[in-house]
Amino acid sequence: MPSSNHWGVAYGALFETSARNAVFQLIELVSGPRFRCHKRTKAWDKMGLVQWLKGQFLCHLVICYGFFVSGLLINLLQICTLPLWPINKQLARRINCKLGYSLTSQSVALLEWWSGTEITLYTDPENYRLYGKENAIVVLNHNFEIDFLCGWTFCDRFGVLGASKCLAKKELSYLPVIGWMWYFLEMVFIKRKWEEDKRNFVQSLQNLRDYPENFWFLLHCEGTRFTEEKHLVSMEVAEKKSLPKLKHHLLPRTKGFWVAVQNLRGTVAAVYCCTLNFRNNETPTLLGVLNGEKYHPDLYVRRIPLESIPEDEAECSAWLHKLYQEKDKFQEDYNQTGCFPGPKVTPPCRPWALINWLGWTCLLLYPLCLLLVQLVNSGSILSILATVAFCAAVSVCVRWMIGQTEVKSSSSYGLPLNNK
Ligand SMILES: CC/C=C\C/C=C\C/C=C\C/C=C\C/C=C\C/C=C\CCC(=O)SCCNC(=O)CCNC(=O)[C@H](O)C(C)(C)COP(=O)(O)OP(=O)(O)OC[C@H]1O[C@@H](n2cnc3c(N)ncnc32)[C@H](O)[C@@H]1OP(=O)(O)O
Ligand SMILES: CCCCCCCC/C=C\CCCCCCCC(=O)OC[C@@H](O)COP(=O)(O)O
Repeated sequence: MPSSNHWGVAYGALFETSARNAVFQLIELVSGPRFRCHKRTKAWDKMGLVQWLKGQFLCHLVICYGFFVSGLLINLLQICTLPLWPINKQLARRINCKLGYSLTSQSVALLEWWSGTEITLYTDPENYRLYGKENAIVVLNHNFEIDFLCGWTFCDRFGVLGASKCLAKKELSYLPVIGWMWYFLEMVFIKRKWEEDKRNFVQSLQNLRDYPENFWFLLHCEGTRFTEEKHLVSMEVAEKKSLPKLKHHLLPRTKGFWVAVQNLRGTVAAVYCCTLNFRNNETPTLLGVLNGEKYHPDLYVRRIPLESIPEDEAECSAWLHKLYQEKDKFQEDYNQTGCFPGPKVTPPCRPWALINWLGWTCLLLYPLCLLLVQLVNSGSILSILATVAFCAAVSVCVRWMIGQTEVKSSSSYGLPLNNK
């Protein structure tokens, strides 16, 4: 199968899996006897074959094609809702929530159904019944490359995925498809320069006061992803401020939290203090998810009524620092014991993400297959080259987007030259 071999090579180069893996897959493809040997133990082999398929570039190409093209169509539909905004703003918002769900849930389906990742929630059962039925500010640690994806999966389990929001760095708004979708979902973007951000930030929060769907507003108070270097710098700041050192978190930036709490009083019922970790010291990546690797995220959620959070800025800031000290302790205990406090529960998985994903895949694969058959029949080298170029462009674009989730592409925010 020479063509599959080429895909294997391209896969290795494009998706940067280890050279050893790429070579192994190549050998596996050409070495009939070895492959036949795998087929002997049926059950093992079925698993092995499925797992092998999940690692193939061709599968990734189909997934990326579906995600990207459906994303562009969704963006187009979102643009079509523009005339509706001045006439019936709430209806326009609801429609955009559904459209947003249709795109975001594809990556949730990838995590749940493709990679088979199982999420576990540690929380008080009394609070559990409120999740998804009220607006909340979510405070989550920012240590993992797929923390946003785990967050989305929890949102989906509680029916708030379409309306979920985040205080995100401005650069994310330029991401093709996803970033464009977020404009219509009223995500709050900041440059992380308070003087420039404050007007737009406050206004965006005020706009959420009459949002027609229940939403969770995610805040990574650390403001950037955890790296050893950033951790050292932020602990120097902690020392200067006479604050206790944190082992697993960067020092939280408190202004955004205070402004969010103040502007969402009366709109949001509680702060969900969320601490995420992965079993067995897993270091999950989005590429791993695409390759079908299964992860085991554990999330500890404490519900804190908004009324109990101080209104005064200095007190609120001290309160947040204390919250992070507690979160740090939970992480430390998790590392020692392998679990968080409190009863655990797996919120039921809903079928909609999978149905939506399969729907889009069928809808978009059909015309693609027709096109490919026509292309082969036509024998036009130019058309074939154009199709290959299109597929390459989609795959490079999605690979670049995936790259944005990698800690190695993290900004210099929080490093000495970039500090206030
Ligand atoms: C049941 C289940 C429940 C939940 C499930 C979980 C989650 C699901 C929820 C929703 C999902 C929805 C969407 C997610 C989708 C995708 C998006 C994902 C991620 C994107 C995330 C980002 O983009 S993070 C980056 C942007 N966000 C932030 O920056 C927010 C945090 N920052 C702030 O809030 C800041 O306050 C600010 C940016 C608003 C303003 O910052 P500024 O620095 O100007 O002011 P501060 O007063 O806050 O800080 C200044 C003080 O800090 C000191 N300082 C300096 N250097 C450092 C340093 N390195 N570390 C710490 N502190 C430092 C400085 O000295 C200042 O001190 P002063 O005393 O002088 O004030
Ligand atoms: C069917 C599924 C299709 C699979 C392909 C999925 C492709 C999706 C690709 C990208 C999704 C983009 C989501 C971006 C969320 C990134 C969150 C993030 O990590 O932002 C970093 C920010 O907090 C801090 O930035 P810095 O650390 O300061 O720099």
